[in-house]
Amino acid sequence: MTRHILLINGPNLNLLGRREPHIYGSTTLADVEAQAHAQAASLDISLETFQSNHEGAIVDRIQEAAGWGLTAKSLDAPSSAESDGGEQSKNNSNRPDRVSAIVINPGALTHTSVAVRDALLGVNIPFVELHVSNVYAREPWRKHSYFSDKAVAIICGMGAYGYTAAIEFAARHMKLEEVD
Ligand SMILES: O=C1C[C@@](O)(C(=O)O)C[C@@H](O)[C@@H]1O
Repeated sequence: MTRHILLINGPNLNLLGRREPHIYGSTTLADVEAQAHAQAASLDISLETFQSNHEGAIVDRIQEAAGWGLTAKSLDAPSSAESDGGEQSKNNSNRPDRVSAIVINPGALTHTSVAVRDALLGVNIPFVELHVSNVYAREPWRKHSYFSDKAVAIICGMGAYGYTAAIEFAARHMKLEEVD
């Protein structure tokens, strides 16, 4: 039995390390994800990472994390195995049916996205909200989050170390469903 954690990064976090380094530091997303995979292995959990600049893609990925996510379109279309020679199903073959916890840095969607909030609530998977910067020490509108009142924990202002702290917390302190 394994516990599965999904790490999601929202818009512009693909630019970590290059983007406003005085705010977000010099660690790249590739560094963050490599470190997260090494950490997960040492904690004996499985970890998947996902980054998108698109709100709808993040909603889709959260639905998939619950083993759902069939859209009206995909119900009509031939199965991915038929339509893409099995490529999609091959890529997904190591995916658990259900993720036990989500660590999410929603980026700017923190302050705008009812859709991502609703997706997280809809799948009922516990999540940790994470921000690299201290959003409370920045523009006043960054203080409002569509996620904080539903998050199990919130981490902000720890820089890239926040990802390590969030995964550690999720793995050791959240009661994670074991799935296989
Ligand atoms: O894109 C981001 C990154 C951020 O989530 C952070 O990690 O500090 C903070 C958000 O306000 C901002 O829009």
